[in-house]
Amino acid sequence: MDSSVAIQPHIAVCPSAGIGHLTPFLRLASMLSPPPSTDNSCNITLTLTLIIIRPTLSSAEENQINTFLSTHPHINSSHFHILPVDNNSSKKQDPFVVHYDAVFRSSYLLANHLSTLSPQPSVVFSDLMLASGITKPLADLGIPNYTLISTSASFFTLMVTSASLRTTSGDSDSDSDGDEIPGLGPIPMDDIPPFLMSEPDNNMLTRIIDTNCRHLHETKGVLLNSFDFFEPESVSTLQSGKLLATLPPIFPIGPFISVGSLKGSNNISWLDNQPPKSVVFISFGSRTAMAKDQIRELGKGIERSGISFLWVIKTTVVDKEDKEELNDLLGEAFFMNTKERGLIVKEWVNQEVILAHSAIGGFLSHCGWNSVMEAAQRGVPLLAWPLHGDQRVNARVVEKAGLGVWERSWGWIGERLVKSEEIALKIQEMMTSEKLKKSAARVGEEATKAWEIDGSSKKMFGKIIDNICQK
Ligand SMILES: O=c1ccn([C@@H]2O[C@H](COP(=O)(O)OP(=O)(O)O[C@H]3O[C@H](CO)[C@@H](O)[C@H](O)[C@H]3O)[C@@H](O)[C@H]2O)c(=O)[nH]1
Repeated sequence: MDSSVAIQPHIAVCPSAGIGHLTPFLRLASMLSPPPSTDNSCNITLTLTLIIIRPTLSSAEENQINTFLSTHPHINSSHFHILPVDNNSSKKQDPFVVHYDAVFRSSYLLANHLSTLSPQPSVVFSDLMLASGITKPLADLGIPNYTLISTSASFFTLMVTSASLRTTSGDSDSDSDGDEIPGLGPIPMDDIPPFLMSEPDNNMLTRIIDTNCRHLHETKGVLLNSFDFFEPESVSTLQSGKLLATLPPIFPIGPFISVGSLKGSNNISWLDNQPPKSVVFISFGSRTAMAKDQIRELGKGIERSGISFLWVIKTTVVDKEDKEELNDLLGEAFFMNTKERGLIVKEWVNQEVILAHSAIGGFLSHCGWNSVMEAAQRGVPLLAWPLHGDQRVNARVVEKAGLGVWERSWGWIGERLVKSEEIALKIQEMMTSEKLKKSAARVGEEATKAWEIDGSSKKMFGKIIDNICQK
């Protein structure tokens, strides 16, 4: 056989549940197998199959998958049906966590599903939630598997060290201001989501994270949606092996490149008529629900700030349940007083397109990691108001990198009612601080550089492509 004839790699990309985990996988799929008209860094034809987890939980996921497949007709799809959710826990728990649990429990079936694809995949990129079920069976089949982490390098650091952290936090010499964690520095206990300090037997999410992290040494590498400039200490500590000698190679390849044409109302025509950098964009991700009294207080805060705004309101955790009328929620006076300078939407918007618009001058965000990376990519200053999970750790990253400001005294969303006066002041600070504008713009420039020739993420991505093409 002519050894110069390259075999055609078949890549399988396996997300887990929820938009926060689906989004980076759609981007990765598009980066690995761009539409035929664009540059393919592999220089050989790749086949790519997107594994679609069925059922999806939110309409947003369904819509994003359908739009993605229709705009990437060269990408195949294969449906993987997960085991039923645990009805005993579904009443007490966050519906997304219950869904993650079903994905996690089904993961041992996925390796078999992948092996029946024709041709059999030559490489797999999968979510952390699937690691325990697929890494070993795939290794036995000789199929390399890369694990994609959808959160920050910093929160990933915390996830892989949380087991030892739980042990030391009970020690008498443990520091109440926070234990020193390699790559993170001293981290106050308040910034660590409580579930991570719970025993795995008592907490579904901790159990899922713990079990999967224990299988990471079986993967070929860990992909991070981050870049060297943004999280220098966490990235270099993870790569050095000093944190955990058993970790596989770490590939920071962020910010992930946009897939372009995803679904969403853009409200661009309204933005087009606003002066440059005059509008604050307010959105708390795909699943966040703020209590109604806090939504009203936020409304008053925006009104008081005098700043123009584009605000995406979600009143329920899962979008299918969102039936709230905005007039009932905010009152007619709010709409009367702000109609010249604000727009509120309830439907899904194309956030990336909005963040890229010249009228946007700041972003009030819960610090979901995709949102943070999208703001970093475009150098948009951010005001952090974390809700749960990784978001306080992400807010620390945002603050440290100079992308944004974070008012710690606000706590987690819902911890206390943050008053309109406080909100107005902080929005004004974000929108007017020249220092912040400069440092956020620098982050944007560095994000661009990371993907230029010889940029840190471009080089790392090149290594992955080389590995795929050599396989
Ligand atoms: O109307 C909307 C709402 C959201 N988005 C997009 O949806 C994604 C939302 O992701 P993210 O910002 O990460 O927020 P969550 O949906 O809350 O993400 C979950 O998953 C993330 C990745 O693991 C975690 O960092 C978060 O804490 C967790 O809540 C982003 O790409 C947004 O651009 C839109 O395009 N339009």
